[in-house]
Amino acid sequence: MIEANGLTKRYGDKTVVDHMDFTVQPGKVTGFLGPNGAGKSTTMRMVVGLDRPSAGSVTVNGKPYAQHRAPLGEVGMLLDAKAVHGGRSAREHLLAQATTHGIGKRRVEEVMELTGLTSVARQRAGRFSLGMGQRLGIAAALLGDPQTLILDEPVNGLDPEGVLWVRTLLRGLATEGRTVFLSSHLMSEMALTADHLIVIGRGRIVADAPVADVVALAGKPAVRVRTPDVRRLAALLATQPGIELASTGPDVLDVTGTTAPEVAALAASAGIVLHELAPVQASLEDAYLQLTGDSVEYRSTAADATTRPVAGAHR
Ligand SMILES: Nc1ncnc2c1ncn2[C@@H]1O[C@H](COP(=O)(O)OP(=O)(O)OP(=O)(O)O)[C@@H](O)[C@H]1O
Repeated sequence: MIEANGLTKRYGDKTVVDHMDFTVQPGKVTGFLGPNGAGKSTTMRMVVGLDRPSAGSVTVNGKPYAQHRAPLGEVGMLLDAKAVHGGRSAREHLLAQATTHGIGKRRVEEVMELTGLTSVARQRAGRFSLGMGQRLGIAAALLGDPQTLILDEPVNGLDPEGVLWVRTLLRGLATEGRTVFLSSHLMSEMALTADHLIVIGRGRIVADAPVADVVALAGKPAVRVRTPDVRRLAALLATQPGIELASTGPDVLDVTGTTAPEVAALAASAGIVLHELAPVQASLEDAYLQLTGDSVEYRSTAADATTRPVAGAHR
């Protein structure tokens, strides 16, 4: 279990982690989501004692990380997959870490088997692809058979097969009762991997809830309407209280604050032909953008271009 209380990190006058309180529970995969620069890596580094909090505290399995006698047996971490000695083979890299921490050679072979590295055990780690490097980092994190795993962007650079492998591995580890805490900016991946989400923006928690609740929290149900008479329908809907409209295509409207039967009835009353009328489930992506909308440090405008408000409609 990981427990943070008032966890804060400042660099100069910039507060990058701002009084965070959270608990990462065992037996679950907890996703740590946030836009670039939100403070995910800084938080994870404080959990494992690589950065010192400016205020507040964080414990892993009941103690600050530094107070654990055999930290590798408590916490496995992957914070920077590139942090390997490039001249060493995969096996040498793992053996060096194992020896330092009193872990036997057999465990090195086990984790290489588990992470699919046995066939490349003699290859120099410096020549590994990003994906192989991630596997090696995960192998190192598993060396001490830890109760808690902390992984910063573990699927970064993996091909689809690798992503599936990580997902299955992490779910299996959580099912064994371990605490699995992973950061990612890949919403779709988190939807499939995590049970629980902690979403942050600008160093603050904006959501801490099961995945389904995060989606429900941010995403209002919407109705998608396709009609050749889009302007007239938009004008008609705009007269209704509580309805919001967005144009997502030349003949498509996304309508929130109403139901499909109500839209159908309104359209029928005005003789407007509909080609499509369907409820739209908010995705985790939508929920995330809505939750972190105000807290993105660097945003491209591409996301805004796909959903334009309709002129004259209520916003
Ligand atoms: N050593 C440092 N000195 C000064 N500022 C730092 C330092 N480390 C991180 N920061 C700043 O802290 C903020 C949070 O960075 P952090 O790497 O924790 O975010 P992140 O959520 O992991 O982002 P990303 O997804 O881009 O990795 C950023 O604005 C970053 O520039």
